[in-house]
Amino acid sequence: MPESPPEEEPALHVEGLDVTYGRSLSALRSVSLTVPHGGVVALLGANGAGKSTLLRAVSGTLRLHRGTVTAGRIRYGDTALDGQDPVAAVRAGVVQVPEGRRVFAGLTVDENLRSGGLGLGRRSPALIRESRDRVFALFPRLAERTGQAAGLLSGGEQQMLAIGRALMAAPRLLLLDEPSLGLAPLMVNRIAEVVREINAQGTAVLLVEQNAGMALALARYAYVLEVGEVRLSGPADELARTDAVRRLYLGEAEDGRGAA
Ligand SMILES: Nc1ncnc2c1ncn2[C@@H]1O[C@H](COP(=O)(O)OP(=O)(O)OP(=O)(O)O)[C@@H](O)[C@H]1O
Repeated sequence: MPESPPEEEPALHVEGLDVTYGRSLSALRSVSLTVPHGGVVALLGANGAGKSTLLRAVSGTLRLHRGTVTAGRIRYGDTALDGQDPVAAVRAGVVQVPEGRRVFAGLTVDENLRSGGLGLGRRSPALIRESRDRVFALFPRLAERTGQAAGLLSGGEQQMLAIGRALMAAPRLLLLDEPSLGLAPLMVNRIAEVVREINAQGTAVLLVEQNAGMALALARYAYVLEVGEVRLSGPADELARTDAVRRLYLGEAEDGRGAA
């Protein structure tokens, strides 16, 4: 199976990445991954496989979790993101939506959205308005609730707000960590539509999901992490047909039937 998507000029290049937490917990070993310009790439794996760790390394937030890149390189276009600086990543166009819909519960929807553009330094009010209009077009429910405290929104609305806040920084690559986690099926479908729309507007997406069916339907290319290493990679439709992925991640029995 090829190591990287055989597509356009790659935008994100992770090569031979090793990450440890604290003094010795090895979370990633020799991980290489590519996300092409404007592509959607899925990253699958069980709990603890290292998916969030990879996103944190790319977005420069690893240090906040006491993690360290001990080997390897991360490049986004011509920018090296090895320095683990979240502001540098945002300036380069790479923004992460962390797992768990971390919105500022005491701030309003509008204040949460405004906080999303802060890493970009002084932006013109017109640019902020433009970004906000784009977020409201994507999430009309947020437009109806601009003055409401984020903590009072439903889980799905909070996830929309977390994604909307990231979009305020006008990312070229969005790192999405388990956006469907804990949401009702209707809302999961809405999140899938939103990922499609964001991508159609030209933003590449690296999508971490436990919902492998959703992720493989959205992505053109996918990687499977197992205990800190890339175990499988390939075009999403091909991976979805492999026995291991069907059994372990799509909940199908050995004979191809869906799990009870
Ligand atoms: N802040 C941390 N300090 C120490 N160890 C950590 C920390 N964060 C993650 N780990 C460990 O690193 C490994 C990879 O965790 P990570 O959260 O990246 O996995 P994951 O695939 O995202 O899983 P999940 O779906 O449960 O979030 C696990 O062994 C985890 O216990």
